[in-house]
Amino acid sequence: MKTKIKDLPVVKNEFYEMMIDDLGNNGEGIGKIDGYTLFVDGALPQEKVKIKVIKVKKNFGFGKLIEIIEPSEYRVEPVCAIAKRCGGCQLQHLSYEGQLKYKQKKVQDVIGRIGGITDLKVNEVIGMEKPYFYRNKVQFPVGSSLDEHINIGFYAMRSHDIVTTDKCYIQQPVNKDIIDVVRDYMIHNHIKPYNEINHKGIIRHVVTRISHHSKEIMIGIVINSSKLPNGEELIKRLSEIDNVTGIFININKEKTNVIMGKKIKMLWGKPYITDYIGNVSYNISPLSFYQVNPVQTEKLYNTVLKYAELTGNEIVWDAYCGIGTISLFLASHCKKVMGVEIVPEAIEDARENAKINDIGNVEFFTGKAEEVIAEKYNEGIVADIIVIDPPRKGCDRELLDTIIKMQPKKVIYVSCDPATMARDVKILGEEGYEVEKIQPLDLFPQTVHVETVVGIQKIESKK
Ligand SMILES: C[S@@+](CC[C@H](N)C(=O)[O-])C[C@H]1O[C@@H](n2cnc3c(N)ncnc32)[C@H](O)[C@@H]1O
Repeated sequence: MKTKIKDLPVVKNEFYEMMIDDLGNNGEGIGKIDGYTLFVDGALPQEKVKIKVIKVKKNFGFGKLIEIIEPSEYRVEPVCAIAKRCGGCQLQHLSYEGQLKYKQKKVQDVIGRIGGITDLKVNEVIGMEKPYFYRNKVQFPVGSSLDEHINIGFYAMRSHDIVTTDKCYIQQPVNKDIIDVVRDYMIHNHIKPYNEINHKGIIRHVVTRISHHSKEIMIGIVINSSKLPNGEELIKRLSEIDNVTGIFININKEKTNVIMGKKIKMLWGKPYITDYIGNVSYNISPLSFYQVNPVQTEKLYNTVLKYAELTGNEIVWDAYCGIGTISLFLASHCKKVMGVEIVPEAIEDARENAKINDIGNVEFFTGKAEEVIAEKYNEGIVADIIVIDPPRKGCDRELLDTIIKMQPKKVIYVSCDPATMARDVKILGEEGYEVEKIQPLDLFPQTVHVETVVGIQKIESKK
């Protein structure tokens, strides 16, 4: 049954002037007209704007930005010509100083609202000196426009329309050469892009990963087929691009939004790239997680190291360890690190990475962190410190329950979603742990995302 909306202070298709007070989770401006909340894409806090109301719901509505009457002191002209259309960056119209303030406030708000912690000031966000061209990994969707032109680029904001660009300001310039080669190859060989509506066509995504230090490039072509037609031509041309060291296909025949399937076939070159963080060298294979901003990752891991306050005697769990990056970064400062990760290929990388760095005091387990750490606890294995770095959905409750039983003296929570981190921190807070310090870091400049390291310690009286 349709709800009848009456007595709202705004009317659809009418124009209004309003003040913007805040930024939402997707970087949209938020303000109120007579207590009624409106979301306005492109507007910034402290701006007076003219809007057209385009959608009304019972408790909130949406406005289209028509005019900025009084701009924010943090408003800047986006460096990228397609910043407004492309969904890759949401905050290019906000100065970098403004972005860092927004991210600090975002973490402070959720830690209070969801985490229930109102008496601790979140540290200032650690930002980048040069907040552009930082990404080491990109996954370009491939599609076609109505005139059958092949589009390889980024999804537009809140849609699956592909926006193409000659220059993206947050990723590596060489990606343009790679995309041009793939597009040429497709045209020349009459290869159709994948169509997600009728599930026809072959090429779904072009994926690249580039090492910050060695500059090695690995290219992946995600296909809705078992074979790449006339693949030799593509391999030849891609392998001629400077620093390309590996090319693979990833077979993904599922009707899904998940980009990569489980099957990788190397077509040419090495099955991994090598990068460094601090003094540790890492081999990274195509299906393994690796942080996308190498410059900031080193600061992130140094923050984890600082918050762990290791003396050399500790046993450490690194839960959700990926290719063992944090485990190996901490290993020389403690007695032993155990890492656990769900992706088997990442654990193979982690074990290989321990070998190439000659690090002997680490042990890696494949499986779900919540299951493996609980099993080991039942066998009598306890840690002094647990580092948790879960995906966006946060920690499984079973893992938190094991931590509470195990009683490590510190938990270091690394998070890419402050809301789920705050939810999990609240659970630990109710069971004898307290948050000591919260350090956000900007791993994703120009976007709304923020990484956070939280230092949590066992309350002495509960020892
Ligand atoms: C945010 S990444 C962190 C990886 C690593 N700590 C790093 O800094 O590179 C989260 C990792 O958790 C893994 N993962 C997801 N669910 C998991 C689970 N239930 N148990 C163990 N690992 C999981 C993912 O495959 C991914 O490698």
